[in-house]
Amino acid sequence: MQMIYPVGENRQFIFGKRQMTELTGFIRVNRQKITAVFLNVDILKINQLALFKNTWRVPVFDRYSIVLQIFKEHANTKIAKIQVALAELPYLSSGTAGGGHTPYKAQPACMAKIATYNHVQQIFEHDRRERKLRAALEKLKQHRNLLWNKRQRKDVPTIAIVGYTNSGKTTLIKALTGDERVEPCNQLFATLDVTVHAGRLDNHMTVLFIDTIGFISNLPMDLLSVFSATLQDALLADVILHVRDISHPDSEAQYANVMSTLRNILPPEKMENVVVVCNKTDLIGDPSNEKGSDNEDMFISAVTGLGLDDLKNKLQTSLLQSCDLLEKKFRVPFDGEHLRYNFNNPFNTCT
Ligand SMILES: Nc1nc2c(ncn2[C@@H]2O[C@H](COP(=O)(O)OP(=O)(O)OP(=O)(O)O)[C@@H](O)[C@H]2O)c(=O)[nH]1
Ligand SMILES: [Mg+2]
Repeated sequence: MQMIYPVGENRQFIFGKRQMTELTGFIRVNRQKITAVFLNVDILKINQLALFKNTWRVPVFDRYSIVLQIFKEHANTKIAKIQVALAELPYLSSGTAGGGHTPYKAQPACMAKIATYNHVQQIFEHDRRERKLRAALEKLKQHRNLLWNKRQRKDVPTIAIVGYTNSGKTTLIKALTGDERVEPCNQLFATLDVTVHAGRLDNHMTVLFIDTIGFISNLPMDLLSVFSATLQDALLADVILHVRDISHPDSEAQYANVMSTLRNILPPEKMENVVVVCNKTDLIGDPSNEKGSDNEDMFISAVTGLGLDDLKNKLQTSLLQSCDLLEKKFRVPFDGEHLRYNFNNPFNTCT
């Protein structure tokens, strides 16, 4: 796969004349091997896309359409599907969705009126669809809030696992909970929805781990709002565990990206509940040499289990703090009445 870095997204057709001729020649010569072209720009304008497709005769993708496609393939629940459909709307109404083929032709004057009429109709249809989708989304969110309130009344502490895509969030949840349904995957955006998994810490406290969609830098604005909306519920959690892939060459930049997105979504007081952990330590040498990590950082491997006990202790302490809970230890003699004390029903001691 060859990456094409356009010279300027705002130029009318991105490439200069000479560059365009060279590229077209290259694509024609390698027609057998080139099945699609990816241009590393946020979103192509309709006339740019039409020109490239008509000249190169292959599907052309921009960053928006690629990420949208990944989101589409992974969205499983109703909320995720609606959010993806909302993100797709501006793209559909510009007629450029999915790298599809929109012929670029100069219109005869007599067609202009029909085109304008069709365009107005498209806008109405677009608005109607958007209203419908937003109403459905609101309804589902209210339902989800109800579930949240129910959960909060039950006082089960929650930990949201966030981090850059592929950093090992899902693998860590599997290691901490032993939940067999969890399936980590070596691909970007393997998890595209919020899922909840029960686990137990060493002090026997039951906690809920919330798996979330991975962060990615340079996400186009429309997709960023879809992404933030997906995360917002999860970030109501008592503790937010930020999982870093310390073995990744861009680990530092990924860390900065996640932290700045969190600062945008979270109220400042919630940032105090963020715990950072460096994962995939098994893939590097001495972790303390890693750039961007400081002495406070915890180093773990979700695959080998290294450092997981320390992490559990840290989570325990953070949860007690953020939930305002107190941990008390009692010495209970084996042969006394106390052993029969029923904590669920303290007034009936003899069960
Ligand atoms: N060597 C090593 N590999 C790991 C570790 N943790 C996760 N992986 C691998 O990294 C890949 C991605 O893991 P996931 O748990 O799916 O990552 P994720 O952060 O949930 O990814 P998204 O859901 O796509 O955001 C998988 O192939 C895991 O096996 C680790 O500690 N060490
Ligand atoms: Mg995942």
